[in-house]
Amino acid sequence: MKASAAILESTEGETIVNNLPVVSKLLGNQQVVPVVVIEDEAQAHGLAGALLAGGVSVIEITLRNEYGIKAIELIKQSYPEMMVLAGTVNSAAQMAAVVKAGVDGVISPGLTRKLVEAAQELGVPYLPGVASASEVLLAIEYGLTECKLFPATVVGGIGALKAFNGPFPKIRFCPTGGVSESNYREFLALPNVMCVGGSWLAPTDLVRKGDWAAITELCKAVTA
Ligand SMILES: O=C(O)C(=O)C[C@H](O)[C@H](O)COP(=O)(O)O
Repeated sequence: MKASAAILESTEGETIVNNLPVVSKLLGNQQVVPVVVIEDEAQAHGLAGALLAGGVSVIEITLRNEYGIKAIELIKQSYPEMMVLAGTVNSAAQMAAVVKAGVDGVISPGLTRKLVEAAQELGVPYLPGVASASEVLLAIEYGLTECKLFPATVVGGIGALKAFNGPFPKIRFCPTGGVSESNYREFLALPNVMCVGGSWLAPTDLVRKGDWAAITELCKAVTA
């Protein structure tokens, strides 16, 4: 944990230390994070297998449905090579639950004081969503160096990220929301983008149909 501590200097010259391991360290060289909704055990196994077969070993399992936490537990236990992130974590209680389920890192669509403080208390790598300069400043006040930009294409996309790089050169982003097969390379080419997230690698219709071969092909297109 110590090695990955992020140290930032605020505008007053005070040093802020955040001892949380950063999410980018968990990703290794994975730059595309599939955002998924899993509804049952069969989908959990099928999807994990399909992603791994396509060279993708990270997954953001959203808590958009009841099964989310069970899916996290199951994939953590059955696929140790998979880096499992919890998404749509919207409360401190949900954060505690996903940590108990064994998750490697936590992502939320927005940033609140309660959420950052919960992550710091639990010692879990945390990627909060931001959509404005004020929210980036709040992240900096907590010593964070990495944020999700959400909903990325709605809040300015490439232009917003270029603009943020002026005042916030030490902050790295994971744009998510509107990122797709057709634009993800443009996002990844920006110096302050560490990874992108999106649902296009595992669309709900393919997951429901159990078309694992099609999902593997979508993954291969980004890992090739
Ligand atoms: O559920 C969450 O916690 C979210 O933050 C939302 C997702 O990250 C985006 O909805 C993915 O966006 P698309 O790739 O455009 O489908």
